[in-house]
Parts: sequence; structure tokens; C-alpha cells
Amino acid sequence: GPDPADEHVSAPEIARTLQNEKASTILASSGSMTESAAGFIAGQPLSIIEDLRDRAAAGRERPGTSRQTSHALLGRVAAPGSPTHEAIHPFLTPGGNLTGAKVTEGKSNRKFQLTLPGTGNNASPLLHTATPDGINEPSSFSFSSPASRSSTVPVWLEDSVFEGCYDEFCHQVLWPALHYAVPDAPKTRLFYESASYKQYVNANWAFAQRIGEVWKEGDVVWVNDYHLMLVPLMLRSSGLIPNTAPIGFFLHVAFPSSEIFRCLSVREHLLKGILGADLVGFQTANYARHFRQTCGRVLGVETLPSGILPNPTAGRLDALGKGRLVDVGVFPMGIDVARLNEWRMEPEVADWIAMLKEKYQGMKLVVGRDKLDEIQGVYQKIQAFDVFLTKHPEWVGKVVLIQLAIPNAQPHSSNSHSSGSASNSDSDSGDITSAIMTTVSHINSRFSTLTYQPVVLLHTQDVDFSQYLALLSVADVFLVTSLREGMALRTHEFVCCQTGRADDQIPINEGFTGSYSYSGFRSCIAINPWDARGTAEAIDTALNMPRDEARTRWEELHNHVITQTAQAFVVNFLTRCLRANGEHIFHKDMERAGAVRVLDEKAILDKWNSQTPGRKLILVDWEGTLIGDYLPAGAPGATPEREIQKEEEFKAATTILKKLVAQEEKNEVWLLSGLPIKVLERISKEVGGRIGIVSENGCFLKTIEPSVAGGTGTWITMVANFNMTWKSSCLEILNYFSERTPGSFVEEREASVVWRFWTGPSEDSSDRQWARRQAAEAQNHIFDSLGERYGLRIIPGANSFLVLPTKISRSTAVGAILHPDGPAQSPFAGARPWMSITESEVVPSSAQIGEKWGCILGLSSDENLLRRLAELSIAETCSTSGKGTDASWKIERVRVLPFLESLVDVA
Ligand SMILES: O=P(O)(O)OC[C@H]1O[C@H](O[C@H]2O[C@H](CO)[C@@H](O)[C@H](O)[C@H]2O)[C@H](O)[C@@H](O)[C@@H]1O
Repeated sequence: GPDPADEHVSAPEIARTLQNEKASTILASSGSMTESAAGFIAGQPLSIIEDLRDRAAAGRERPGTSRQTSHALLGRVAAPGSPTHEAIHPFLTPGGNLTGAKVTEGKSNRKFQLTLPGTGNNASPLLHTATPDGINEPSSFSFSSPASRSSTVPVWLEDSVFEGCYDEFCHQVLWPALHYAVPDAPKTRLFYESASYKQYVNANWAFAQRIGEVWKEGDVVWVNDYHLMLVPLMLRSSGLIPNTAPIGFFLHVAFPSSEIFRCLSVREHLLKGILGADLVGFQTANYARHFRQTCGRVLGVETLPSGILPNPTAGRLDALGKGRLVDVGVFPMGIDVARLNEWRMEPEVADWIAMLKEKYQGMKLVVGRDKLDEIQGVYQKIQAFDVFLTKHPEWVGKVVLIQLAIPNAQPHSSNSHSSGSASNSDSDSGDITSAIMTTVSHINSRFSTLTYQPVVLLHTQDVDFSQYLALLSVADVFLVTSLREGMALRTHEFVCCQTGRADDQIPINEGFTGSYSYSGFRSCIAINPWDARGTAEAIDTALNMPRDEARTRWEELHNHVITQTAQAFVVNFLTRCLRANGEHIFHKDMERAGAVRVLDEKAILDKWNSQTPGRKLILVDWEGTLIGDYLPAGAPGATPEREIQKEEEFKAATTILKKLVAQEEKNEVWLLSGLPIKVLERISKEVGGRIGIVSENGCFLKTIEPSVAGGTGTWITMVANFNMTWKSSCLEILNYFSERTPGSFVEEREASVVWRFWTGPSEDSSDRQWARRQAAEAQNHIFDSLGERYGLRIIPGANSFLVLPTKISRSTAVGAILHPDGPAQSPFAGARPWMSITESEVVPSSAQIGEKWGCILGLSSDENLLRRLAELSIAETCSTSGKGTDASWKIERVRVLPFLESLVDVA
């Protein structure tokens, strides 16, 4: 989840937003997760139990339920006369025709679901009544609770749409690819050319339209999972809802390396579809990194650790919001522990626990619950169990594997005519099922006795929820052998159900799941599902595990499960989504409304002349504000003309600075710079040492001499206790990229490193685009391999980026300048561990600053610094970045020196 210290929107704020009767969160999903999450947001308990979902899925597939008895659908996909899909975003619809979907009474139809939590009973009148077309919802369809009924809007799809979308495209193309299976290229092409992808587009469009119908001002749209990847962009770009609306997308399943994803023929459409969101969330940091890299490689967009810029050249104000920085975050899904605890206390569960204990008395139970597909590794599990019994005959007769199998979604052969590939899938899933059955029969015939059957394979629909919870409570080992998986919440359910167990025998095995990437889940016994012998040994280790070790491991697992809950997931996701959206809106509003005024120099001067006693503190950026962009001598691109220009700029700036600091009883001037000490020393000499200097963006400070300001005129390090060993690895990475990026070079500084990836002309060109892509790759590489380990941050610029310690910034430096106890003002400066404070505390309050200065003027392009300074009543903040800003004023760079000069004679 996000760092709470970094939040601009708090959970109470979300609650406030959602309590506004006009606002709600629209959860779009094809699963029942939304139904339960909706309950939570609406103030009711959240229940996200995978089993319920699976049972719902299993029921849906069973003949005689909704599939056969649904006889109506709601509305058409697009109203006559509405824009066609191609007109809105042509890339989404190869030959798609949105108005083609027809209402066909009597045909079986299938449902995806939209949920509108927070709307309570005032929810849309579209709910559970006749549609405008006068068609009632299918009589067999029912919501599991009155609360979800009152807040859920079904999206009805024709069978052909549902099958093409869900059974074919989702389950046969997307699901395997997202779980790292290289797409079967001929089949994928078939899908693309056939109706399947078109039906995926149509189903997504049906969702987008439905959201458009129910959306109200203030609503947040949260799109869930891979079935609806196109919905975010459809909403953002179609005018169905305002393009400034908050939209989040969360992927519940895995996201593979770009090497796999780029094999999908519709890869660009899917990625662009997702990038319509303000926030894109993943279960683990690996999946988020894969997504960023895939967007960079497939779409050629800029992908930074802070997010993805879908269209850098469009600017922040692009009509479709394409210039936005799309936030990418990690939000581990969890379970509703309290709700599960209530359920497992039900008397039927206790009855089943007693029954199971009696039946399997004296035996150990290994339990699993997985989909019967190629991804969830049931085949590998059964094989490993065979090896286990063979290698450990001492366990024969004493250990039973109870495997619950979720039937794989089977496409309707009668209706699956769209691509011709359904039969492939039938045989694929039939192959895996029959391979599993054969292996189970083989084990059972080999090891069974009159009273012992080693493997019990049950379909989930044959086990009710109480029985399932009882099984989880009595299991000795819970075995997951997924070849890849988004999270695997059934292991969380197992951990929870083992609470209070008397004999503490609680080991667990896991494979390649999202859960396992969290430190709390490292207490599982790790296995490689492809290594049957290793898994067999892991089962033996688990069964023989000493009680103390099992208890310690369980406690670590349990701590994770009870902290990373479903509730935490929902709050963290929505908080960050609102924040990401807020930032987009802010920048749009600022620029659209011209909200930032150009600095009224005269008004400021008059104010200071007439009202302000005391000295002025002037905080001003050096490069980019007083001078142009700095390029070291001898660097590629540092032409003789540029050198001359640089000298002229230097002279002009230092001349004004000298005048200002000459009036030291009136002015105190601090230069803020990212440059190293050796470069800045020249300015200090030129100005006679009577100027304060911040070097390397806050890593070092030089106080003023002579000491009107109480300074010592010496350099103070702000990074004394920092581990700087990261620099050598960082330089190694950057040298690698430099060799591949013509004209680029690396600047090593004392405590930071700069990569100037582009030193050529500022116009856009293919070479420059290449350099930007290299820069994005390099940043991701550094962020992923060194960022967390060493506490580093990256400041991206147009032609360069800077790597430095996270706790260092111009804001921390200014805190040190302003704070009465800070190193810049204290005689013990430099000896104190100043950096123990957090970034949000760095700029002290007006009261703490006291009366040392009558006013503060900040002229900078550093938005964080300006934002913090703006909180001080005596500060005037002025942005020199030329972009949207939180500062009170903006000023063009050419006006900076004349304005400073005008301050020279202010009384
Ligand atoms: O089969 P589908 O209708 O396509 O749904 C996909 C799966 O969704 C759920 O699992 C995923 O989300 C879980 C919660 O975030 C996560 O723990 C799991 O790893 C993901 O695969 C559902 O539980 C599965 O049954 C569905 O197959």
C-alpha cells in the first residue's frame, strides 16, 4: 500500500466523499468480489471469500441454473444514433459494430455485474425493475443479499457476446498469457480475426455504457480485473462520463514479463485501454514492474517509477487526458478476517469438523482447492503426491490428499462457433482433466486398501461452504502448486481457519503465487511446482515439522493475513486513486483557468516597502532559474557558443546577487542547486562568501560569511550517516545505458548521480525519443534494483535525471535553513543528526521561525518546496517551471533577474 506519510487524501476523506449521497464508488467486475466489497464501502461488512466466488462460478456453469433459464437482457449495447465504437477509438474495434447487439428474447443471456456501493437504497431506479425497454431481469437471477441487490446493476449480455468475451477471449487467450503461458499464436490470431476479441470489446463497451448511465458527479469508478481492460479508456474518451472522473483499474491476476505479453496480437489495445485509468493497481511489485516495462516496450511510452506518461507530447491538458501521469501501485488483496471468523464459528462448521476428525482419525490431511486448468498446477500436485507416497512409504495409509477442484469454464459448444477454436480449448481443458483423473486413478489403485484411499478429488460444487471451512480447519497441510497466480487468497483462508487449533500443526506449502512475494508469506515452505521430487519432500517436511517451528511460521503468516485485509486493500486503493485523480484535475484546472497569476512585481514591492519590517530571506534556484540549464564544460553538446552564453549568464546573475547580499542587513540570499560543491564554489567566491548555498539538491549546505546570519561559512554535510555504496552499482547501470545512447553521459557527484541522456537540440526527433526511452528503462532498472534497498529517489527531468537519497531534497535543506535549531543556524551545525525529521516536517511553522525574517521569497521550479513554503504566512512563492503549480505566482525566467534587481533598493 501507499506510504501514509505521502498521502494527500486520507481514508476519512474517501469516506466523506462516498457519504455524500450524490457520490459512490462504481465497481465494475465480472466476479462477485464487487458485491462484497460494495457492502464494505456502503458500511457493511466486507466478505471476499474466493470460495463463494468459485461456488458462484461453478453454479453458473451448471446446467439448469442461470444459463438455461435466463430469458431477457437489459437494453442494447449502443443506442441508435450514438457514436460507433470506431468513431470513438478506432483501434479498439477491428471491424467491431456496437449497434449490432440485439435484444433477443427467449435466448439465454449472461451477466456481468456492476456495483454501486454507497448509494444504499437510493440506488439507481434501473435496479431490479423493468428496463426502459420493458424487459425484466431473468427470474432465476438473484443477488446473494438484499444489500447487494439494492446496489447492484447487472449488465446483461447475449450469450454470443458472453461466450466470445468470457469463455473464449478471457479464458483461452488472456488468462493463460497473463499467467506466463506464451499465447498460442495461431489461435490468438484466430481470435483476433474472429468474433472473440470483438465480443470482448462489445462486453467492455456494454459495461462502459452502463456506467455512463448510472454515473453521477463525485462517483469513483473502480474497474476490476482482466475481463474489463478496455473499460477505463472507453470511459475516459467516449464522453459517457466526464473525462476528469476518477477511474481506477485493479488486476487481480498476475501480469507477465513483456516478453510474454507482447506476443498477444491485441497487446496495444489492452494496454491503452488500461491506461485510461488514473491508477492501475497490481497484487505485487513484480507485476507492477512488468506492466511498466511492457507499456514502455510495446507502446513506446515513458514509464517512470512514479507512473506512466501515456502520451508525453500531448501535454497535461490533452483533451482525452492522455498527458496524465498514470499512477501504478501495488495493493495486496486480502480477506475479510472478521467475517470469515464469524462463518467458521457457525454450528454446521463445528459439526463437519467433528465428522472429519472422526473419519480421518489417526491420519494427516493435505488439502488443496484449485481450478482444473493448466495454470493452477493440480496435475503437478497430484504427480508430486504420487512421488511422495513412493518415496515415503511410511506415510502410506496415514496421509490423504483432499483436492477440491473448481471446474474450468467450459465454452458452449453449441454457441461457440465464432472462432472455431473452442474445440481446441475443449480438448486442452479436457486433456488436463483427463491427465489429472488418470493420475488420481493410478495413485488410488496403487496405494488404496479396503479402508484407505490416498486421493479424494471433489468438485467444489459438491462441497458446501461449511464443509470447506471445516476442511480448512482440520487440514494439516494446505498445498498450493500454482504455476503462477495473482495472489491465492485460499491460503489466507487456511491460515485464518487454523486459528485456535490445539495441536499447532500448521505448516503450509506454496508455489509461485502473489502471496509468496510478501515477507509474511515467506514462512510457507517454498516449492517449485515443476519439481515433483522437491514438492514431495516439502510435504514430508511439513508433516514432520516440530510444533514450535510450525507455530512460529503460522504466527508470521497470520500477522500478514490480519493486517493485509480486504478492507485495507479497498481503503488503500481508493485513497490512492482519488489522489492520482486529484493531481490530474489540479493540473488541468490550474492551466485551464489560468489560476496561477503572473507575479505582480510592483504589488510585491509595494507590500514589502509599506508593511514588512525585518530582513528578507530570498531562496532562489540557480540552474533553470538564475541561469539556463547547466551543462558541464567538455560534455557532448556543450558547444563553444553555449560556453560563452553560460559565462554571460553567470556574470549577470552574480552581479545581481552581489548587490543583494551587499545589503546584508536587509537581505539573506540562499542559492538552491543540484550542482556539486566544486562548481558552486565559484559563485561563493564571486559573491564574497556572503551567500548561502545548497548543493546537490540538499546533500550539502554552505552557510553565509561573515556571520550576520549566524553562519560559519563552511560546508555542512546532510548525508553524514548515509550508506553511499549504491553509487557504484548505479554508475555501472548508467554506464551500460550511456554506451547505448549517443551523446549521453553520466555525472558522478558526491552524494548523487546525474544521467544526461539527451544533449542535442530540444526539438523532438527519433533520436531524442530513443534517448527518453532509454532513460525510462534506466530509471526503472535503478529503482527496481537499488531504490528500496538503499532508499533512493529519482528526479526526472526533460533531458536528464538525478538519483539521490530519498530523505534528501531542497525542502529538507530549506528546513535546515529556516529552523532555529537547524544546522544552518546552530553553532553546532553539522554535528547534529538533523535528518531524523520526516520530509513533511522539514519546513517549520511560522511560529517556529519566529521573527528572524520579515518575509520569505521562494523562486523555484521545485514543486514540493513551493508547496511547503506556501504554507508559511510570510512567504511569497513563485514558480519558474512554466508548468502548473501550487505556488501563488509564476514568473518567466527572463524576468527573474530584473525582479531581483528591483529588490535591491527596497527599504
Ligand atoms: O475465472 P474468472 O471469472 O475469469 O476469474 C478469475 C479468477 O478470479 C479470482 O482469482 C483472482 O483474484 C484473487 C483475489 O484477488 C486472487 O487471489 C487470485 O490469485 C486471482 O486469480 C477467483 O478467485 C478465481 O476463482 C477466478 O478464476
